[in-house]
Amino acid sequence: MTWTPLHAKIHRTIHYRHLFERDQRLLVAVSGGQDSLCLIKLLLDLQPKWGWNLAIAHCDHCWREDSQANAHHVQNLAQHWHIPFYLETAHEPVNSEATARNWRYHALTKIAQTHHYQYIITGHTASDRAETLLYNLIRGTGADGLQALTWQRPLTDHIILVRPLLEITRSQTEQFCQDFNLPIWEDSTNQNLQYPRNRIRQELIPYLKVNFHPQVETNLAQTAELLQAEVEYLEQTARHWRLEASVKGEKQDLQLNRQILKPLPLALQRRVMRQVLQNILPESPNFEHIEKLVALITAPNRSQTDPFPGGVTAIVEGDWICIIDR
Ligand SMILES: Nc1ncnc2c1ncn2[C@@H]1O[C@H](COP(=O)(O)OP(=O)(O)OP(=O)(O)O)[C@@H](O)[C@H]1O
Repeated sequence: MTWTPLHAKIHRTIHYRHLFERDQRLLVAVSGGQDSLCLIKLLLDLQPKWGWNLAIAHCDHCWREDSQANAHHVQNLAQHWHIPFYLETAHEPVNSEATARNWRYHALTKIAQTHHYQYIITGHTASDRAETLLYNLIRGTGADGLQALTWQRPLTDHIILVRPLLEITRSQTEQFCQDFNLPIWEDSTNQNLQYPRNRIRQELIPYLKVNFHPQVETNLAQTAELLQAEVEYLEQTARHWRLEASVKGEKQDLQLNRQILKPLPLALQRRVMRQVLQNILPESPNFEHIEKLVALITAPNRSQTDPFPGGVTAIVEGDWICIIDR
């Protein structure tokens, strides 16, 4: 086996970031594109050192005419490498990017649960990270959206999504596939400029590279990396203060102590309130929901919010904000 600088880099990344340990069962999500082919090849080559048990999962969204042929292509590769192959096929064609993604994570989780894999590994790269950062920036977001793809993300209590290629760019995965003669399956929908993601990839990033900075992808991915550590720190600190400030009132309603929350910086007040709402509301809280609750920290006694989704309301009673979940 040829040991390239990319092999060394991934080996180090997995080791120093504790992405997964030795002898684990790893389910690798392979679309057949250059990134996931590069990923599976690297993991196969590192397998003897780490003693992993590798398998390939593929999801057939049934949204392209060639999707079945794509699935066969990936299945043949798994056979060639003598590793298990698991396929999930959508019952109805999945026709938008967001639905495809949701269905895919659901399908991958199902495979992992059925076959006892704790880790699902995807081939997201630094280029994906840069594109996600730009995409979220354009739509408006805080540091959480700009951290754009984390190294690890829990999908259930027992299953973790891991993305080991976040420091490798798409041109590196392409070169790697060429060097090792890996048969890439070209996804025709990647060329479709109707999707904003594809326009960022095909038009915006090349423009920024030529006119602003040739390493723009790496630079943006580094920004995401810095923000990820900061978000993690802020979330932990907010969790600490949320627990400090909370007590369960009568009827199990939640009460928050305003004296504890008042001295905190606004960034933490917002995060505390977001965590509170995340635990209570049936949907993700938006900016406006969070601001309404933050305002109660300094509002006069008996101030009250309009109902949040699901009929939840909050009212000030002296030192306390009482969250009433009807
Ligand atoms: N059809 C598929 N079957 C299995 N895995 C897939 C499939 N499509 C994508 N993946 C996995 O997801 C990774 C990212 O793919 P891609 O960038 O096309 O998806 P995305 O929709 O941008 O994903 P995300 O929303 O998670 O960023 C791939 O490297 C691969 O590991």
